[in-house]
Formats: sequence, C-alpha cells, structure tokens
Amino acid sequence: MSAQPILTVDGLGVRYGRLRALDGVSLSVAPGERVALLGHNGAGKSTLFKTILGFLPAAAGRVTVTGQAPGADAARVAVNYLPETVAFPRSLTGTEVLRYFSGLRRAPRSAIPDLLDRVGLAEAAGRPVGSYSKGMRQRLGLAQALIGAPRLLLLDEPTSGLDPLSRRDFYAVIAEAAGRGCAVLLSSHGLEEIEHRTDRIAILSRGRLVADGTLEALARRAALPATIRVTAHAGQADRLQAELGGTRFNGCRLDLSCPPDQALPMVARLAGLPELVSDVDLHRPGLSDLYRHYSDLSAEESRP
Ligand SMILES: Nc1ncnc2c1ncn2[C@@H]1O[C@H](COP(=O)(O)OP(=O)(O)OP(=O)(O)O)[C@@H](O)[C@H]1O
Repeated sequence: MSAQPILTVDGLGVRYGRLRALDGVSLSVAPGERVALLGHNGAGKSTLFKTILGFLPAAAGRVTVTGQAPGADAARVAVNYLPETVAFPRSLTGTEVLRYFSGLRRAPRSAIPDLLDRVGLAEAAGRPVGSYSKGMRQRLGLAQALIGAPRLLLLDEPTSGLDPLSRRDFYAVIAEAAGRGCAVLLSSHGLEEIEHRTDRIAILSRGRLVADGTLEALARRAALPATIRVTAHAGQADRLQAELGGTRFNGCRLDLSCPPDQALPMVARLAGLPELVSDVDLHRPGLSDLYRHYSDLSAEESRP
C-alpha cells in the first residue's frame, strides 16, 4: 500500500518490570486498511494498544500515530479506542452517552442519530443503557469509537459476546469506516470471523510479531498441504487407496494430503477415475491452520 501509514510501530519493546511484554515489534497500518491482530492470551495485544494510546512507555523502538508520538494532542485526536469491556453510566440513555463523548471530542452532536442508526440502536436511543443487553452496549461502544471520524480505530476484541448476525453488522460498520479512509487495528480470538473481513493478519506470539501479511501471502509462505477428501464407490476404497495412498477414515473415505501446487492436478487425476471415485472435496488450509503453523514455529524457535 503506497499511502503514508496512519500507524507505524518500529522495533517496539515494552516491559513490565523484568517481563518483556513486547519485543522488536514492527507493524504499520495504512489509511483504509483493516488489520487483524491475533495472539494467544498474554501475547501482548492489549499492551500494544495501550502503548499506541500513550498509556505505556516504549522501552525500545518507536510508535507514531499520524506522524506524532502517542499521547501527543494530534495523536490523541486521531485515534479512538474500543476496550474489550465497555462500561457506560447505566442511567444515561444511548443518545446521552454519545452526547457526552461528542462533547469531549468536540465533535458535532448532529451526527449522533446517524451513528446510532448505523449500529442498529436508533430505536433504543432514548432508553437508559442499564436496560441494554451486552451486545447493545458493545454496539454503543462502537458508535462511541466512531465519534469524530477517527483516522485510526483500535478495537480490542470488539465482537466478544456478540451473536453471529450482530458480528456481521459490526464488521459492516467497520468496513464503512475503512472505506472512508480510517485505519483499523482490531484484536480477536475469533479466527473464522476475521478471515474474510480484514485486509491483513498480524500474529503476536510471546510478545513477538511472528507473521504479518495478507491471508494469501501467509498461506503461500507457510505452503501447508491441502487435503483432498475422496469418497469411493461402494467396495472400491481398497483399490483407490492402493492406487493413491492416503489415509482411510471409514469404509469409503480416503484423505489425501498434497503440496499446495499439486492439489488441482490431483483433483484432475481423480476426475479421471469415475469407476472408483464418487465425490471429491478439496480443503485448502484456512486461517486457523495458518495461525497454528506460525504460533508453533515461534514456540519451536524460542525452545532452547
Ligand atoms: N499491568 C501489568 N503488570 C505486569 N504484567 C502485565 C501487566 N499487564 C499485562 N502484563 C503481562 O504482559 C503480557 C502481555 O499481556 P497482554 O494483556 O498485553 O496480553 P493480551 O495478548 O492482550 O492477552 P489477552 O488475549 O488475554 O487479553 C502477559 O504476560 C501479561 O501477564
């Protein structure tokens, strides 16, 4: 991406006393880019967010937001943050909460009805937040994070506790913000939900960035084998296995593992065996396979 990044993280190290929570982390997010930050519990995701917000100092390296140091006025205006757990005064209505935050950010109050509408809270706008469900509070949190058209959105596990339809709507709102040029960095443990809803994946493991790229680039680099599930005609599984090898799972299923570039030629070969094969299902590695691959690699590298 050629546009100047909104967020740059360069060789960042952060410590809690003797613990290295982040070590040599480099990452950037350009305008309009949605980057998913993945990592096990304790990998350092929240620490990275807190450093970008200026709450924690860097022990090494550098972070800039729109070219400014975290915590500087211009950086604070540029970034909005949705923490993992949002808490609003229970007696205020949705509209009142957004009025309060609009005041803090000097953003026009006229945008509030539209914001509430975009997150599906138009009808609940006049009700006290204490009567909202967890998902509704989370959506109000997203509306709060969108106030003032931020240039960088930091979202810490924003969809935990949301049902599948609310998650879909949530990502649609995030895509709209990115479409307007907002840079988005969001952490998640939900691999399936981010697989096709973000532009790039960054994986943290024990405070180090072990992968950063598009799903396609990470898959190419990992070169994990594809699995072809073959269903044999009744009584033909033995012959098929004798011909192709693979692993038998029941009377008629055979799993073949192929290098990525051999998967299609193998499917073509299977199509030429109609007397043996009744069905073929090609399974390419998904994000969960890649996540395991890169996290395991980093665990192996750090083993003495
Ligand atoms: N205030 C703190 N004082 C000391 N250690 C801390 C503090 N906050 C976090 N840590 C440690 O720093 C490391 C990174 O924690 P962090 O909260 O950034 O991880 P995370 O990836 O956000 O985890 P999770 O997915 O569980 O939210 C962990 O080992 C954690 O125990």
